[in-house]
Amino acid sequence: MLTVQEAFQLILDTVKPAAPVQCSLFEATHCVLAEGTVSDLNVPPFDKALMDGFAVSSSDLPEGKATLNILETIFAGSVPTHSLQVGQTSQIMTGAPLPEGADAVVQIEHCQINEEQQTVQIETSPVAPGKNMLHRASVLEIGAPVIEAGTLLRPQEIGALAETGSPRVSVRCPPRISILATGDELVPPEETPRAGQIRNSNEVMLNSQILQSHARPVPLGIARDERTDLSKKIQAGLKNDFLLLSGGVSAGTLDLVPSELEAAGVKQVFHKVNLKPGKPLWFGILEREEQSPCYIFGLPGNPVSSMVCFDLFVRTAIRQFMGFPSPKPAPIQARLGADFHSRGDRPTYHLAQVEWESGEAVVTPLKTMGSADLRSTVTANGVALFPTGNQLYQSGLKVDTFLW
Ligand SMILES: Nc1nc2c(c(=O)[nH]1)N[C@H]1C(S)=C(S)[C@@H](COP(=O)(O)OP(=O)(O)OC[C@H]3O[C@@H](n4cnc5c(N)ncnc54)[C@H](O)[C@@H]3O)O[C@H]1N2
Ligand code: MOO
Repeated sequence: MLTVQEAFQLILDTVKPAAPVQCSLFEATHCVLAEGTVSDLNVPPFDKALMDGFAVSSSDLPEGKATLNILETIFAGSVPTHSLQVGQTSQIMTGAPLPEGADAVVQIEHCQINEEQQTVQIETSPVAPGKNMLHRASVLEIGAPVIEAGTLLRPQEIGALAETGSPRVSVRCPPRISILATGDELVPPEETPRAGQIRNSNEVMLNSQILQSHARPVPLGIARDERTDLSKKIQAGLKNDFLLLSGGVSAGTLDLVPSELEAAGVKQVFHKVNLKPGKPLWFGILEREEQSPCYIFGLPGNPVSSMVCFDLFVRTAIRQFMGFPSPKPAPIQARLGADFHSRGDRPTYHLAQVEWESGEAVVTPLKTMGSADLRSTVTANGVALFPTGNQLYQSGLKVDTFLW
């Protein structure tokens, strides 16, 4: 059976990063930048006032006190028309360019204006050069890199791109992902299950995980364990960039997902990975003539298995598609907070709670009834990895932990 690392490698070898598209900054949120940008101007473009008040030469106020002659008022968006000589000042608004000869701004709160004489009396603490102002190009010089390729665009990157002259950007957008739950036992969450039935929790949970990964879910409801219904819904699901199926991938007589996917032309890349939970995971690719390929995951139906497999493998595929430089999940080393006995017949990703103590991650594996126990995930904020075997791990030991 494949190891988890081999499965990661097959996913990275199979999923091609999406073709970059040009879009406006209004459309680029949660896309990944495909080409790095540089600034087309200095930031700030001029020596800039950071307070409303008076632009002064600090040498005119050795003790923070002086009466100065007012030359003009400079508003944000205008330019000064006079440079300051000894004993002179100009009133200035936040965001306006400082006049030549000024090297500081005194806040209006420390100034008394005499309108008749066009003077201002300043009484403040000693004024150091640079007070309440930002020097031209002190944040960024023209031509300097702003955002690197491979960066996820969040509100702050979007703002920085606008400021530095990149109103349109080249990006890779998140995939559209079909979700298809399978199983005769499933009823929608708003129904009360009858004998033998359970609620379809995986569909909404996958929808939520997709949104959390910044991708776009397309829920398709429930397919019954019957070839006609399943193949019709698989066809609909294969129209998007990814298709996630839940359930029907192990060894039961009604586990029809792998054979129906292959009947639809999907090529299997792997089936079964040596991990717990999630062993029956299925992954394949559909090459399409006039479109980029569709990537298909058959996730195990047990809710915890589905959740863990999404987090490890589907998220990696999404990140590869979007052009992240490091798509695989990176574990942290966390200290085991208490002794823990692991009994896995496979490498086990055990639900865990991670807390921070003086900057150090401390991990506590949680009590769980296994991969059907969805309730136990509610207090988890990650999984801790334990190798195959029946072994006691002592408190204090460092273990690989994946944060959610
Ligand atoms: N003989 C074998 N049996 C099983 C094996 C095996 O290797 N040999 N693997 C086991 C493992 S491990 C897992 S995990 C499960 C996965 O099974 P399937 O992916 O085929 O899923 P189902 O059998 O359809 O369902 C399993 C379980 O999950 C519940 N389920 C299914 N869909 C949903 C949903 N949308 N929402 C909530 N719960 C769902 C379903 O009712 C079952 O209880 O197979 C083992 N068996
Ligand atoms: O591996 Mo299954 O995913 O144990 O429940």
